[in-house]
Amino acid sequence: MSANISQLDHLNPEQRAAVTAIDGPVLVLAGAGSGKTRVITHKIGWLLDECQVPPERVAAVTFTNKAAREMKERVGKLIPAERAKRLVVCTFHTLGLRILREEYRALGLKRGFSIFDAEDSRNLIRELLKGDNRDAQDVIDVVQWRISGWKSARVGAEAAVLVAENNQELMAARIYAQYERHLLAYNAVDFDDLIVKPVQLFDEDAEARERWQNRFRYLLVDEYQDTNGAQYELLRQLAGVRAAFTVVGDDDQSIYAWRGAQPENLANLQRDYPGLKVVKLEQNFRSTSRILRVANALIANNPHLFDKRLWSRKGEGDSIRIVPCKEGFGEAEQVVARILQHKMEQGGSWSDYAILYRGNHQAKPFEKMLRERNIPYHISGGQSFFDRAEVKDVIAYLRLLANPDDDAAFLRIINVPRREVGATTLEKLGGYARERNIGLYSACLEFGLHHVLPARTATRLEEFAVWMGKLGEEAEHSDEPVAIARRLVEEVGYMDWLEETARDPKAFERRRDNIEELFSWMGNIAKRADNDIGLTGILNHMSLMDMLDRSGDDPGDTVALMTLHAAKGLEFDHVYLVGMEEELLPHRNNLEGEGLEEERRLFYVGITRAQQTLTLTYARKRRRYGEDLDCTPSRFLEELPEDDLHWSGRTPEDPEKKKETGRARVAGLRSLLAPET
Ligand SMILES: Nc1ncnc2c1ncn2[C@@H]1O[C@H](COP(=O)(O)OP(=O)(O)OP(=O)(O)O)[C@@H](O)[C@H]1O
Ligand SMILES: [Mg+2]
Repeated sequence: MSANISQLDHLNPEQRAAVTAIDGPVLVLAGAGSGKTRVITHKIGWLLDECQVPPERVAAVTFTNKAAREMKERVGKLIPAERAKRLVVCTFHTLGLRILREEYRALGLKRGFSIFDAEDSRNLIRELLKGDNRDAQDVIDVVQWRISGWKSARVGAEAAVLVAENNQELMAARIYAQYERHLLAYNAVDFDDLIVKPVQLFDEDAEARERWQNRFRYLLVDEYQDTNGAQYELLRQLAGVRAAFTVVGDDDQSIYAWRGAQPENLANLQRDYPGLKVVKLEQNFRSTSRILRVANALIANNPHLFDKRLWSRKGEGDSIRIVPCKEGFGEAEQVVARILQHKMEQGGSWSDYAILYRGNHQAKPFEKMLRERNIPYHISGGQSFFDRAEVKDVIAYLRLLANPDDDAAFLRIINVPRREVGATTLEKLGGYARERNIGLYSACLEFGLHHVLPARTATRLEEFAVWMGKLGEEAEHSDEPVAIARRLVEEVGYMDWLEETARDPKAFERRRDNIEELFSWMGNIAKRADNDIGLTGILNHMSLMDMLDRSGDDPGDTVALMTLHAAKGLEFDHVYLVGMEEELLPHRNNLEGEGLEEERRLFYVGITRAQQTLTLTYARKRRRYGEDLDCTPSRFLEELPEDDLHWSGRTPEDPEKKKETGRARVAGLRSLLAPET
């Protein structure tokens, strides 16, 4: 079969071994750019073509929805698109949601359950903490992080009380228990639940577990190093005794410890699956030798679970450029000027260039400069479209339509547009609902409310709820969710309200356009879905478009701006890694121990995105908190082999030249890691 032969033709022998091993568990453990993701796409092709596995029986888990889309496209080139469409290629969260959609009843959920995003969870935690008079931002942050950490480690609310190590954790554990009760009452789940609930179900219900084990004959996981405890458990449960799976990962690229990712899961695999076949890939197909040498030298400063050494046949390549800049805007100016010049000299496309940074707040000056020079660009992540107030309002209305128990949605929209429902009314309504153990929306429909609220207010709430109820019923039976959404916005007078409250006509127009865009998003999602997914399906889909890939579809020929986290798995000809300063990279919260190691891995991820050239920039001064603060170049720069670097504007006797000791150490390492080309 020529198709198969050509599939294997574009793989090296190690990749081929990983692709054709289908009888037992396989771990591909390899450095950046060594073709791990390619192993997954080609293996899918192999399973479908050579092994005759029906596409819907193959599940491939990727890290972002964007990666999932790309993978489907790539597989579509290897097998007929019609078959590729039936594959299950998605993130862990979407896979969890798929399971929940069929099994929600067993978990105490009702139809149309809502998915709380991070902000919804935060608001709920804030409310719960108010009772304790402890609703300061940082307390909320800690509690949210703690709860999420417990969930990903599969520690329930009751167990959390037992494992809590100090008063603060004990408080968080108490809030955790209330938080869970509230979610259940709202008929809602949070992001962590999308994984934890299926795991809980499979733990308790062997029949359900077997059903899902039979559903998927083969599982593949990309970026495996970033799975957390609960995700690993889900994989184990789904794989069952057949253990037909392939996971690929790189411990040096583990960058989500703060979200509960456990690179130990790599080692755990070996423990849990003694028959595990481990494949190592050492040839890098992405970058020049210099880029790899620099990456290898950097990461050698971290302790390693497994040793890897990357080499490439892409030639030496240019030196790594280091560009010191006077201050932040100067940095942006330099980077944009260099991109412009480089593109003029070399031709090529805007999409060959990427500007990467540690945090979203760093994007501003680059955006400004790119706009000034008329260079097309797009930003992944950051303040996303779906986080805009007007978009959130309309989505909250739709959520309430689909799930009348969603109190968070109710609270968001009850006064938008103004319905003169004040804090006192809401408190009384809340008290009434709590006593009867019903949601706020349902409480509005109860006659008893007339005894606790002034007649006018009670009637207004009742009318609102009756209207929502009718529309909700229509929505349930409608196959045109977008039309329902349009009607809702119209009948509620939302646009008029926007116009009244907007700062100026321009602001109003922008918001109106955003709502139009939301409608077209909804239309696209419905169109792209395999079957009629209805309003609930669309809402679910939207809530899973996470921070990393909410920017939407194909950005076209544009310069990419994104965080190092969002850049994982991607590649660009020319990478500009900016803000190489202490407190930015490494981040000021991560200057020691394991935190510092994670920052180093993040830098490693950044370096290894580059195919041909890599430019590192830093500013000597930066404006922060309204003041010009002095900055120190990142300590990581000292860990790079001096001979592979080219410092812009540096003369030999430059006082900034790095200390001899640091260089000697790095030179020693370099000779150890010399590429085998
Ligand atoms: N055998 C091969 N021959 C030629 N090119 C290859 C081969 N394998 C992979 N590539 C190419 O090398 C680049 C890196 O591959 P891929 O993205 O699969 O690496 P990866 O290991 O997943 O990287 P990362 O760790 O960054 O996710 C891609 O452009 C890919 O198409
Ligand atoms: Mg990859």
